[in-house]
Amino acid sequence: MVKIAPSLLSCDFTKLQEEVKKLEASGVDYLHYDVMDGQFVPNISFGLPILAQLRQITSLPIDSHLMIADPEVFVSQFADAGSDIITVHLEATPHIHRVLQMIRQKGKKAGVAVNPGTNVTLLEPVLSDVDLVLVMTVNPGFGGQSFIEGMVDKISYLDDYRRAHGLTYEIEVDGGINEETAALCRARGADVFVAGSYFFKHDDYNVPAQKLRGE
Ligand SMILES: O=C(CO)[C@H](O)[C@H](O)COP(=O)(O)O
Ligand SMILES: [Fe+2]
Repeated sequence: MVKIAPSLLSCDFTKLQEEVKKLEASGVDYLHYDVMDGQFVPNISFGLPILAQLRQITSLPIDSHLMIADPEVFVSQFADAGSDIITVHLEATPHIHRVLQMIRQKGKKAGVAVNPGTNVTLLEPVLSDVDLVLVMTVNPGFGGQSFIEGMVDKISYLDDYRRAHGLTYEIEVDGGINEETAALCRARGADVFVAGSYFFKHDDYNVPAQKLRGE
């Protein structure tokens, strides 16, 4: 059974509580929370104070995607503010192993993300230390971009690797996910589907949730 993680970047923030209640009712699995710092990516989104308020209004797992430089400086605060999963970019730090350890020491699930231009085999030294691998299927920084199809080979590599090594990390895809691109990723072994613009263009959130699951 695959998991659905709507990206709050595309929700209506003037009605955040209403949006969260609708998402809960649609049976989604995670709330994907995109943090952008204007340095690692050329955009700024939201950070710790809004995360702490979101934590107060939902018990759904919060999947924080940190698109920030030097995440080691902030992971502890993102854990304390209420994240359940914290994903950091391989490209954002020279200390990826240390950052992943810090996340687990805080009792949170540790995720590692790779940009489209990064070779997925570079993750190999940390694959036994993560709970989730995030394959970016667009260049990070903005919602509403087009899926980069060649990224699906990374999913196959990660699926083969975990089977060969008895690992259980989840494979998450993020960027340009809709019912067609989700089907391509499902066929390669992806487990968690982040969707922003596609998901929130629907009035009834049951519809994208079911379509992304392939139902
Ligand atoms: O990490 C992200 C952007 O960097 C977002 O999660 C992603 O872009 C979701 O938006 P969409 O589904 O519209 O592509
Ligand atoms: Fe994201």
